[in-house]
Amino acid sequence: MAFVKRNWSIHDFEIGKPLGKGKFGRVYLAREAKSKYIVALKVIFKEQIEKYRLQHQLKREMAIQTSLRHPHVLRLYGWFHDEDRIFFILEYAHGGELYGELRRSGCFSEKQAATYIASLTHALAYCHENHVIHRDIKPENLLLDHEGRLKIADFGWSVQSKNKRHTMCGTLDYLAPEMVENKAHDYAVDNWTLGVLCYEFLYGVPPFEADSQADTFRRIMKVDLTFPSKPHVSDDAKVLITQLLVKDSAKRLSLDKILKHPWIIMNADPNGT
Ligand SMILES: Clc1cnc2c(Nc3ccc(N4CCOCC4)cc3)nc(-c3cccnc3)cn12
Repeated sequence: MAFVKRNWSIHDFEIGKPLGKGKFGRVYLAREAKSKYIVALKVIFKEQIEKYRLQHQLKREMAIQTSLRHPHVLRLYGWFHDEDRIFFILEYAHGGELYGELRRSGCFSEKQAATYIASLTHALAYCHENHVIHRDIKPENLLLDHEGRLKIADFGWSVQSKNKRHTMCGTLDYLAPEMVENKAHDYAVDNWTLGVLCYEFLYGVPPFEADSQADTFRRIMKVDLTFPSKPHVSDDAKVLITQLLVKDSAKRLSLDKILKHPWIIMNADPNGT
């Protein structure tokens, strides 16, 4: 699919059902009129961008996502704008939100969890090689394609979805200690988040979940990690999670070491489905 045409307009697309909505706008299913190619069209209102002075961040996110090409990173094919809206032409993820899968099944098998973690690790290694720190990896930014393969979406423009926990918006659950302390952070924040996601994929809840943000903050800062006794979670999985949820960011397991970890080797499906 080559969206070689540059000057797109809303008239090039037939708009379908809304897929999700958020603070900045909405995501719609859409079809390019001539090629009949299915895409996701994300609409952001300019006044929202101006109000929050996010023009620069938006330009940076757009430059990043158009330049990234990876099987586990959702494609941004192009963008256009009209009087008061900006439109992003995005790859449509036919499988919907990974978060929806997690809520429906409660938790994933070790094979499924390890496959998703391996896909995420490959995608993050690629992003880090391209000097991109995602910083916002959480289940609702993860989508699935028609074969159930994971796609990282929303570089900085997360949209709220229907099937989301109320605490999800503005949740601290996925943030590393240096992020919640608002300290200087580096690529290793994404390694921490991989540990949080691996835990949540296997247990169905994030490791530091608490009734209040203050309590979650305290649990993250203490790295208050406990493993419920669940039969289907192997010790290797707990070892990997423990090697990622390390307060000192320099001591977290590196992305290449994650891919060589026994639990990943034993359980991840090589072609990421
Ligand atoms: Cl960007 C982008 C590309 N593709 C998607 C997508 N795809 C998608 C596919 C299928 C189903 N359904 C499959 C049948 O059961 C009902 C859900 C939902 C979303 N969703 C979102 C989105 C965004 C916010 C909230 N919720 C979903 C953003 N997307």
